[in-house]
Amino acid sequence: MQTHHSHWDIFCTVVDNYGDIGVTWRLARQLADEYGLVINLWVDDLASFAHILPQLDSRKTQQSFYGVNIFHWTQPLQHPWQPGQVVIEAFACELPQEVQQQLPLLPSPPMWINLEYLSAEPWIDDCHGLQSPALAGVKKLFYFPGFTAKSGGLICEQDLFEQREHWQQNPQSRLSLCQSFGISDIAPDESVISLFCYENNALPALLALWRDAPQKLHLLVPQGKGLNAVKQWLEPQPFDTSTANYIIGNLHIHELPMTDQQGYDRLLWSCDMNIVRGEDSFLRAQWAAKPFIWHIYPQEEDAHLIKLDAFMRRYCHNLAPAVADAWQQLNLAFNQQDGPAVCHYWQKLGLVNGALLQHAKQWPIDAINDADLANRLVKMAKNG
Ligand SMILES: Cc1cn([C@H]2C[C@H](O)[C@@H](COP(=O)(O)OP(=O)(O)O[C@H]3O[C@@H](C)[C@H](O)[C@@H](O)[C@H]3O)O2)c(=O)[nH]c1=O
Repeated sequence: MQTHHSHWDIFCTVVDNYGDIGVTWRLARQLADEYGLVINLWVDDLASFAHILPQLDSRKTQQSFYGVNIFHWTQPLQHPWQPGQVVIEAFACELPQEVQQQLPLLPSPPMWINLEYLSAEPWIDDCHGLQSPALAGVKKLFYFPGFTAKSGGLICEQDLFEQREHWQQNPQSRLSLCQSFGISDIAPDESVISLFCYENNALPALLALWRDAPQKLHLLVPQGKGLNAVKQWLEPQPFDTSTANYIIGNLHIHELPMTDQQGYDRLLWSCDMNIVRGEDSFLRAQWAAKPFIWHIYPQEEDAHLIKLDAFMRRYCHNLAPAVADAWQQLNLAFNQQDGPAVCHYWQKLGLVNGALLQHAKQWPIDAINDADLANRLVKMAKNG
């Protein structure tokens, strides 16, 4: 006899970087925390996962954090899969053989959902929620996160904006965060930028602009691709190494370890501007209510530029045209890795742009629409 469980399974393969696991981990945590759901998160690469969840032991095949059961997804599975209420395959990863074999045999199979990547492109509204027979008649539903009421919405914890407000209103927050990284030379009135991007040929020109700028600027760079690129630029130049940071001209570069996602959120909340990438840090930069540059994950034949354009149009539709134009050109130039153009639009926009900052504050309230992604997803699962 087949017993029916009410848990949800989320399957995630780590393609590269941290975005796939970053998105699924946030969703899993929120579903467990806010909806009391039993969530089993199956991940094929625990070593990558451990970068954003340092407590994780990558040798264990099963462990629990924040109410989420984390399983190492091996082939074959080391823990038998039990059918629950919902199965989510993240970003079209292929479900394990054991699951694929069982699904068609179940009298009432779990709701099978493919969670797609986030996009601001208008066509996703018409595709969100569509179902198609995938395995011997078992239907798969396509879930498209997005910025409209008709889409699948955006991942955002219910108390996130309140937490952020609280953090940003306290002048001690940035100071204590910096101190936790061993940084003590950032004055309250000095500008701070975080940099979490891929290798980018426009970086040297931008770094040189900041180096030669009349005002001091602090660049906080978590370890990884962005930091490697910064160090490559730094290497041949005479820079001051008398502190743990790298000082060159007016540019103070601070190397940071990767932290958990809450720590990264706090970093974004604390900066005047954030350079982010991929999918999850891109969304978190929006929730930080600060201006940002988005280094989108590059795709073949420049397909990512269409996605970038769709987002920028949406983001800028009620922003003053001159500011909107400079911000869009800056983002485009950064993604086209055009150093001189990046510098041109950076200067045109200015690091402290009142209109852009005001817009960044209002945007999260408007973008969330009536409900966040987890809320919409749970409703969809309830309605069958
Ligand atoms: C810097 C930092 C990041 N993070 C988290 C935030 C995010 O959840 C995650 C980074 O993910 P992203 O911003 O999406 O960027 P990414 O480049 O790591 O991931 C990308 O992976 C590709 C395979 C996908 O196709 C892309 O769409 C994208 O998701 O790392 C921390 O938790 N701590 C840190 O210190």
